[in-house]
Amino acid sequence: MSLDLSAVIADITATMASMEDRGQVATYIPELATIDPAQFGIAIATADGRMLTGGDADTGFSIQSVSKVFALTLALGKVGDQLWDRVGREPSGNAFNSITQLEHEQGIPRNPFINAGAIVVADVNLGGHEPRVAIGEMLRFVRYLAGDDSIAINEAVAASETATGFRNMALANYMRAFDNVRHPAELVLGSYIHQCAIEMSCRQLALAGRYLMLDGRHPGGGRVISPRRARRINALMLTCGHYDASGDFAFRVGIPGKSGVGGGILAIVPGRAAIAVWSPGLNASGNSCLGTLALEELARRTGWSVFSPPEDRG
Ligand SMILES: NC(=O)CC[C@H](N)C(=O)O
Repeated sequence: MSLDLSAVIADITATMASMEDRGQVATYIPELATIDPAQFGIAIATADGRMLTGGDADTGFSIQSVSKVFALTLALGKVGDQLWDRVGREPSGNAFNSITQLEHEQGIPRNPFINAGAIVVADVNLGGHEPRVAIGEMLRFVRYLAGDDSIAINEAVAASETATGFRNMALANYMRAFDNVRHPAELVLGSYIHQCAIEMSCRQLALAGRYLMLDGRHPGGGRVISPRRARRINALMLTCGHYDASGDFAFRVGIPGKSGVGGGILAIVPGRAAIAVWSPGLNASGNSCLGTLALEELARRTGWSVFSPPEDRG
């Protein structure tokens, strides 16, 4: 029997609407604390070109750390595998904003998806330019990926994080002491914070993620990255995309995913689908509570998993 994806989405959206435990919205970025936790959205872009949505799929939210996937893609385009001299590829087992490992590991962050790693990636993407140049490049890149020029930065969120981002400033300065951040910390952070403050809806985020389900191809034609690079980014999303809960996410959901403290998650089923879910309430590890639950249910109902034989995937 063929999979009725619309019915699955409708069921999941209804289940999520009835959930009482929705987690806590992030408060350390004051602007994010104002978001209504009652919201939930889901969008699925399929490899055969369909788009299916449920709930608040067209409401914009702060993509936050989901932007680390796009930033990594850009940085690899600039410096290729040399990036791996400055950033590792191992799960950290620590919180997203942890500083502790840097002291013992010579200022080399464990992976590009924790804050320290993403700050090094932002340093690479800055490439001697003003932050506004790097920010403009990032914005153009996500607009091209999603095919949507209306995607923009939420300046209030950026200002809010700029005013309170002491920890990230500490991470940047600490890595500068190891010469693993090469530009002044304020410039790197200016770029990083604006990249995190990009606002997108689930629909836009799922569209932007299509290149990762298509082995690096842009659905509109041409190539964004090579198949090898797309597979590697997916591998990093699976192993490191949810901070110290990455193992739990892989266990429960079984597909690559990257979360952000805005409550969004981009998840990729290679060859099948790019999925975006959003619900602002977070669990203790800083990942969307309902977003994770919805993806777990979606994977169960569809058979989507990077570990299942292809013939068993709906
Ligand atoms: N986990 C996240 O989404 C963190 C991103 C946020 N901008 C920060 O640096 O704290």
